[in-house]
Amino acid sequence: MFNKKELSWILNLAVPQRRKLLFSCIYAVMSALFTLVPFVIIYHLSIHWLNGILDSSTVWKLVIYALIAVILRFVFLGLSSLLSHIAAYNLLYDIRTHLTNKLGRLPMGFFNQQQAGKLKKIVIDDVEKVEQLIAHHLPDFIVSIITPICVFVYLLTVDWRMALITLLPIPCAVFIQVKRANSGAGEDMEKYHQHLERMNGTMIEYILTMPIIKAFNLTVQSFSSYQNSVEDYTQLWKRLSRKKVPTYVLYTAFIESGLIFILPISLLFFQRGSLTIPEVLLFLMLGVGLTAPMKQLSTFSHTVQNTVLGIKKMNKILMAKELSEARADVSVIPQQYPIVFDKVSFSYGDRMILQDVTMTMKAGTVTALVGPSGAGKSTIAQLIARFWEVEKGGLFIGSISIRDIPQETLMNLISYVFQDVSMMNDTLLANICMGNQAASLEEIIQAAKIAQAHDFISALPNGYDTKIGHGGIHLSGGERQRIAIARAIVRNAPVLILDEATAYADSENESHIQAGISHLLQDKTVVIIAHRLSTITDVDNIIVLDAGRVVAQGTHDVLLQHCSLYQQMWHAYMEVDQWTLAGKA
Ligand SMILES: Nc1ncnc2c1ncn2[C@@H]1O[C@H](COP(=O)(O)OP(=O)(O)OP(=O)(O)O)[C@@H](O)[C@H]1O
Repeated sequence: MFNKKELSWILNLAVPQRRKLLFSCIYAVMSALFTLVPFVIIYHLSIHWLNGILDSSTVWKLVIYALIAVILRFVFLGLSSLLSHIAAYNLLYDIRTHLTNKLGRLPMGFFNQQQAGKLKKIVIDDVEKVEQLIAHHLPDFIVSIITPICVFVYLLTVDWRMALITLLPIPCAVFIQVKRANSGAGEDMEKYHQHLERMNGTMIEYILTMPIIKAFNLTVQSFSSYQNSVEDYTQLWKRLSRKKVPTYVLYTAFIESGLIFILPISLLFFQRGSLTIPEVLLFLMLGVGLTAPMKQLSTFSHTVQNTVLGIKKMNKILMAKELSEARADVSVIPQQYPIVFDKVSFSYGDRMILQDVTMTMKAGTVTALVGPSGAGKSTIAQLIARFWEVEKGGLFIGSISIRDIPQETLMNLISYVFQDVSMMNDTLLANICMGNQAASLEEIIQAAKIAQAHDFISALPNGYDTKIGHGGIHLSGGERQRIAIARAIVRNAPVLILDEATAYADSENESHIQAGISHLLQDKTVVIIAHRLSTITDVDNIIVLDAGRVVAQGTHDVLLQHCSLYQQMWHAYMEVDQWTLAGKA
């Protein structure tokens, strides 16, 4: 189960915490030993009493010792817990930083293959388990080993025969524990994780599709994958409970069976005169509880198994293939920005999407990508931003392969406006200047005016300082898009990709936005994806795609004459447009 290579990264991260963890364990042991002191004091009190030499000063002295021991027990417990928690949270911070940095370097393809729920479970829940292990179970584990050893050694000095008898429950308990471990505990744990991940994933999907469920009045039952995953998870737990509870009860019974051996045998020794009453008392107090910490060992082994499975999953994220970094010796920054696709092929998994796509989007011009739904337009736009790695062929910006452009430089070259815009939970101002922190307020307002966002922002009580997202206002789809366009204008990158960027805008707003941004487009390489063909009739070049292939390119007029697919699309669009206008009228 423990693969040192797989776990080496987390062991390395734990190294800076080792002093804190060491002292946490030492303090935990001290605390446990001070717990025993009152029992030893009772033992000595009873010896004094039996021997008739118990005076009040001795009683007071021993009571004060017991009190000090109790106080010290809690002081050391507190120190141990404080250090283990600091160490655990430092480690958690490092793990999360590692994981989030890594996630940021992974291609979109990685997220495509993972369910959101699965990733959430790893990054939130599995990481949290490390805290449980380090902050709670590790000190408890050390205590549950060291304390019984110390008690046993002490009991040996009192009566070695009885000390050995206190150990009698151990072989039985170990036997049961080994049987439990050999009955597929590892596989059970793995199944438990798989079911939990599936349930998390379907639950998130269920929540995300809630608007559709409500709109179509679908009931919970209709969301069968969620329901099935909950059902499977429940069934698994029922099965595991039936399998595990009996052996767990047996194991606990054996561990706590010390009294069954100690009581009769100590009384027998007492009858024979080889054990005194204080000694009988001592063995009943300390001997009976000697094996109880073994219960902690069982919990610890379960927690370790559980945590290691989580760490292995984190390891998979850390080992996932990143976008290759530009080689230092060839990494270059383009000076001009034409975009060239040279026989590019690309697939999502085994589904081929683009085949031998060759085209040029000239610098300082606007290129529109059109084609039926699913033709691969957005995929092309995303390949330019290197959200995915091109599999075959070459993709160049300014004659430089995008693989040779450092990732950060590439991102600085491109402004991307998506159809569905993500917003940070921050002010509108922060959201607009996200890609260019150095922008002045005037520039931001100017960009918002061009994007037709200034009016609705100014109408808000807090204007540009209005918070959006959790605890802030909610923006409509169109408003979000206008913020995203303002963001792209402020960023002022040489390559601008507009993927259905005005899809939510009404025609009036759309023409204002287009007019506004058109004068900003000079000297930029602009790629537009738009379903409303009327918005792209004036662009320099229109590339028509069908089923992942380029079928034609040219201006609107040329394509209307020579490209049958474009003609069909244009007529279909005009029909719908006329129909809409007629409907409106
Ligand atoms: N992340 C993804 N994972 C798997 N398949 C995808 C992914 N994104 C898109 N596809 C598939 O790839 C094909 C091309 O999608 P793409 O979004 O590029 O087409 P499009 O021409 O932009 O379509 P639309 O006009 O409907 O937006 C579609 O069949 C789509 O289902």
